Amino acid sequence: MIEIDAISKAYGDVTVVDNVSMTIEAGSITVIVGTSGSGKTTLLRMINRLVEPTSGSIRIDGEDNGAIAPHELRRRIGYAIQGHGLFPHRTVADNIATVPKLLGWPQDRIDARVEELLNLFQLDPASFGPRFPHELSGGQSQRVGVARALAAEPNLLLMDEPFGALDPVIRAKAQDDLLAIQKHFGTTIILVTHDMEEAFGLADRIAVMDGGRLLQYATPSEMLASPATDFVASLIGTAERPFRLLALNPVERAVEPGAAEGKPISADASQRDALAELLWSGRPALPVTGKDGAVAGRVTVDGLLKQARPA
Ligand SMILES: Nc1ncnc2c1ncn2[C@@H]1O[C@H](COP(=O)(O)OP(=O)(O)OP(=O)(O)O)[C@@H](O)[C@H]1O
Repeated sequence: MIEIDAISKAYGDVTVVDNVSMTIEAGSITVIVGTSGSGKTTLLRMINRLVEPTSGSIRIDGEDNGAIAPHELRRRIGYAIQGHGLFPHRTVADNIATVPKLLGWPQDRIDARVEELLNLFQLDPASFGPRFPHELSGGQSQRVGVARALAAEPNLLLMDEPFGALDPVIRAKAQDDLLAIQKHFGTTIILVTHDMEEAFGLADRIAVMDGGRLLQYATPSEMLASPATDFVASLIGTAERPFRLLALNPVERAVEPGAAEGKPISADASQRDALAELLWSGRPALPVTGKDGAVAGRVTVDGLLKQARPA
């Protein structure tokens, strides 16, 4: 658990993070959004002490981070940034091995970990391990950057616009990878982004910053139902609200009894995908299949319209 308590940062007379308090549950994904210059990166960097706060404190699993040496914190906490920051003269394998080596892991454990991560990110270890960063595509470098941040099995991963430079297809894939990894390792992730779609797609809780202040810290559905200020509402995008709500919930929650014609949709799919399919195919209802593949009922346009409103 990360407890941020009344943290502030000032440069001269300018306060860029202003009295922010928030508690981040272990094993959750928190996404920080806000306008440019609102203090998101500064807040993130105070957690691993790349920036020292002017006042306030941060506790990581009960331990004040001010009492932990910065180099020690950076070994414990994964950090992935836009542009990935790979060491150009080290191979992919050596880049990923950076922190485990600093921690003095035995070589066979390091090799096994590098191979595990490359496989996890769908980069063939034999082909990619020996390459240098300039021999990778942008998307591959990005994945290596995240793999490196995860190498020493950190409980906490800080990510600053990690997918900012990726094209939409690779970005969606990278987001899926991240969710899979988070599930696999139970990592606590704090991620900064400008992309609200990404925020709603990944977050257990979203933190909205403006002018150094934390305007709202809530689950995506709470934020959609009751944005704290007009600024939060405009950031979410008024016209996007029903679609974001549908995207948050699985078809499973909108299943009705009865039959329907044509290709079924999985109960795990999002309600937004179901609505898109209904609109696109001009059908009034889709059959829904459960985990066992058997038809569990149907989902209808009318049923989904009811779901696209706050409870
Ligand atoms: N070392 C520094 N000295 C002076 N001002 C700084 C310093 N670092 C950041 N700032 C200022 O602090 C404010 C917040 O910066 P920060 O990088 O945290 O914002 P951000 O929300 O991450 O912005 P962006 O979305 O553009 O990346 C900005 O106005 C920035 O100019």
